[in-house]
Amino acid sequence: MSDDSDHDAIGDLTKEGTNLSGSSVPLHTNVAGASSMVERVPPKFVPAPFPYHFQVTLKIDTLSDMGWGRGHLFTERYDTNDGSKGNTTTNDDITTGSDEKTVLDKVPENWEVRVPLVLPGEVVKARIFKNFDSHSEADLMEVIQPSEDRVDPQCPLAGTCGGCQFQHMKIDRQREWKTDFVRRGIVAQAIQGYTSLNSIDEKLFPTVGTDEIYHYRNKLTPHYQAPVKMGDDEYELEAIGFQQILSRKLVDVEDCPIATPAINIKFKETRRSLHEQAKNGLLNNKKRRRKNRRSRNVDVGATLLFRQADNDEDGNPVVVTDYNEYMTTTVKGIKFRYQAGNFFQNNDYVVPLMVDGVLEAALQPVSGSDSDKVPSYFIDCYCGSGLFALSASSKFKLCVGIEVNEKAAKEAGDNAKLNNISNCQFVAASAEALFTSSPALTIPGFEEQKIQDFPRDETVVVLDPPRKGCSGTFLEQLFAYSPQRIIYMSCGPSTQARDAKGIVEIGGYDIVSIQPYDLFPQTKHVECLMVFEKKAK
Ligand SMILES: C[S@@+](CC[C@H](N)C(=O)[O-])C[C@H]1O[C@@H](n2cnc3c(N)ncnc32)[C@H](O)[C@@H]1O
Repeated sequence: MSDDSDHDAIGDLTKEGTNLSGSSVPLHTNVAGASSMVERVPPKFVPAPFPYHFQVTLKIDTLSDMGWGRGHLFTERYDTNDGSKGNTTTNDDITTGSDEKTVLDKVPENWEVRVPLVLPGEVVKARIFKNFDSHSEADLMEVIQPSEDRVDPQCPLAGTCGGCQFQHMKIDRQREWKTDFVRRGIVAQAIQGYTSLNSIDEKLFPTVGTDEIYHYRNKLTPHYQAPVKMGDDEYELEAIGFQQILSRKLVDVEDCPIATPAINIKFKETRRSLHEQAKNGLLNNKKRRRKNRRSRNVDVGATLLFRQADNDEDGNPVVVTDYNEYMTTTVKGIKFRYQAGNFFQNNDYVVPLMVDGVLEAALQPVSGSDSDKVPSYFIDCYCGSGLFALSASSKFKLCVGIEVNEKAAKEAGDNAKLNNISNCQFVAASAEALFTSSPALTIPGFEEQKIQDFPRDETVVVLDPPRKGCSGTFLEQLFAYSPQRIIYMSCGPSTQARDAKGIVEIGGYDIVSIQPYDLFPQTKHVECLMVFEKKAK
């Protein structure tokens, strides 16, 4: 994400403008009437090629990895009139005193301007807020020629709230962008043998998702800042919500349409209660103070938790708000009990597809073997509360999971018992310890076996690391162990592509398939499953 430290305007997207198709897009409130205001130019603003808040008309070519439009100056009006370089937006109201044509004549040929909330093919009006060496960044002011792929966002805060980037885009286009994002990440790594688009495309499948493109998120973590003193003994909470796009300021969110209905009901109740408590001075908690830059003690806010669990016995939704409370989520008939503050996947609709993807890949016959020989050992690295290992248990002889969070590793072991699964063991340690110093197995019948001695050609290793990917030490160890198949699930396709380069070039694996999942519709986030098979000698 770009540095937003000197960008102070984006939070004020409260007015609605109307584009040519009649659909509305957000405008900054301070655009109208700007001529009468003296605008504060941020101290670090680089004044070339555009002055601060210079208005441009852009044609959007593509979307960047952040989901922002990459456009260039749209000069059609001038091209068709007098042939000179120009801009369809006037800058009479900017305070820099720059003459529009003088500015535009100095802009390098094909200069790129990046704008959020736009789509390829659109012509938009935008306002510059930052210049870099290679491009500028601008706020969207108006969509002049909308794309056919533009849709009305369900959330009135789309464009203000930093949570969603794509509510203005048809879901099919969102998924195409996600597939392409994965493709570009792999191509950028120039992985040996996979340098051409063709070689990637024959392995890469279109992003899959479900019809639940809103109201799917089973976890929400809104924030609030400490209440503001309004008078004697009078306090008020400002926003309860999420960070604004390009800013650390919070936007007040009353309802989040990507979260489940039950979470929104609970969220509204909690908001009411917090406002009431703040008014009565009950949120000014002296224990939760920290020093500010001037070394004064200041009150701090908090991050709330709303997590939807399985329904209760009467079929009523259950929403947990205490980080320490235990909750249960059932996936494909297996119950996972975990502390609400611990990791668990956030989309109940897509997770079964991900589990199916992992199991289908894991159970493919081993290449080069008799056609019916399938792996029988399953190692789940970064296993959390046991999602993949426990889901695979009925199909494998033995499953082992490793997880650095001790509580989560214990939950995984307890979940095996809860589901009467006896062939899974979970280790509380960093994945780096797996093949070098793993503890003895305690599963009856396997006490003599060591993880590092599992037969290589019968073993599948599943990786599901955090966004930063796997460490070099872990990968070295994995390559030395050399399992038949590696199945890599990731929420960070860029670090996954980096690790894939090592898996192919150093580990000696082929890429079998690449399957992105739309775990977070309306956002730029994508989950991706890559399958690797040891190259035949
Ligand atoms: C993306 S989550 C996946 C969890 C699980 N596979 C699931 O789908 O529920 C990543 C997990 O890796 C764990 N983790 C992070 N660093 C680790 C490490 N070095 N070794 C083992 N586990 C780690 C985190 O605690 C977290 O539970």
